[in-house]
Amino acid sequence: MRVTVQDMSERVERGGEYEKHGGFPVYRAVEDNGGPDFGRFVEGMRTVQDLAVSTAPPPEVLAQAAEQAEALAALLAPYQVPEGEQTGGRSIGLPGRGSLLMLPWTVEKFDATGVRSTGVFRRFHMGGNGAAHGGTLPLLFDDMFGMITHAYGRPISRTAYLHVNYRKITPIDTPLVIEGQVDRVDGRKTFITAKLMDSEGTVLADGEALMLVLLAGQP
Ligand SMILES: CCCCC/C=C\C/C=C\C/C=C\C/C=C\CCCC(=O)SCCNC(=O)CCNC(=O)[C@H](O)C(C)(C)COP(=O)(O)OP(=O)(O)OC[C@H]1O[C@@H](n2cnc3c(N)ncnc32)[C@H](O)[C@@H]1OP(=O)(O)O
Repeated sequence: MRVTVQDMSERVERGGEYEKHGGFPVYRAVEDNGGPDFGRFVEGMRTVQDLAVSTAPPPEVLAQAAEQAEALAALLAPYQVPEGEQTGGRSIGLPGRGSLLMLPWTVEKFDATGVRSTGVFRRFHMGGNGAAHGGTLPLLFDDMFGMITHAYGRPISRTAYLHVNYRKITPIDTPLVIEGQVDRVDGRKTFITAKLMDSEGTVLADGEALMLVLLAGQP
């Protein structure tokens, strides 16, 4: 089942309580996932990232690529906005919410019983010998833990610790799934676990985290 914009943004705005937790701005989802060309733009950028780490162009091609990269940066530079107003990261119907930092995964389940997301690690995420870079897994888990916290209805929280067990090699360009849920709540503390699996259900990595609800004024 595909998660709607309303599902996620209602959690953030629930009861207005979120305004009071920490110094965090309230993030609102972008209604239309940034419009018809935003998803296309982000996917194009990801493909460029994949190619930037997997090609060895001759000097004349590199000179053209550098010029085009500089031209693209100059095109976008006048449109910088403060945190919370940018399109990327708030387009929750897009893979990775349209953020180039996040893994481009798609949330399929988002409720109090847990969150499930599917996707692939791309060439851009490769560490060595066809395996995802070890640092990209905690990124995926941390984002999951954040979403699980929200889906459970907990106020804005930060990761106090995050532990990942690498059980098997995580291959790139292979459809995978990550699932997790809140295991236990103790005051400000939310304990969460999640598992990254292949299409046959083999666990490639599992993780656990402590998320702490921010106190008023905490950054
Ligand atoms: C963008 C969306 C647009 C709209 C779409 C809508 C919805 C989107 C939905 C979801 C959004 C999705 C994802 C969100 C994504 C990601 C979330 C990621 C979150 C992060 O990625 S955030 C960055 C990394 N994170 C930090 O940058 C934290 C730095 N840090 C601190 O800010 C402090 O450290 C803090 C505040 C954590 C705690 O500080 P503090 O002073 O308030 O609390 P204190 O230390 O007193 O601890 C209280 C009790 O926790 C115990 N405790 C503490 N730490 C522990 C540890 N490590 N291990 C074991 N126990 C621990 C103590 O022992 C004590 O326990 P006790 O009470 O029993 O004595």
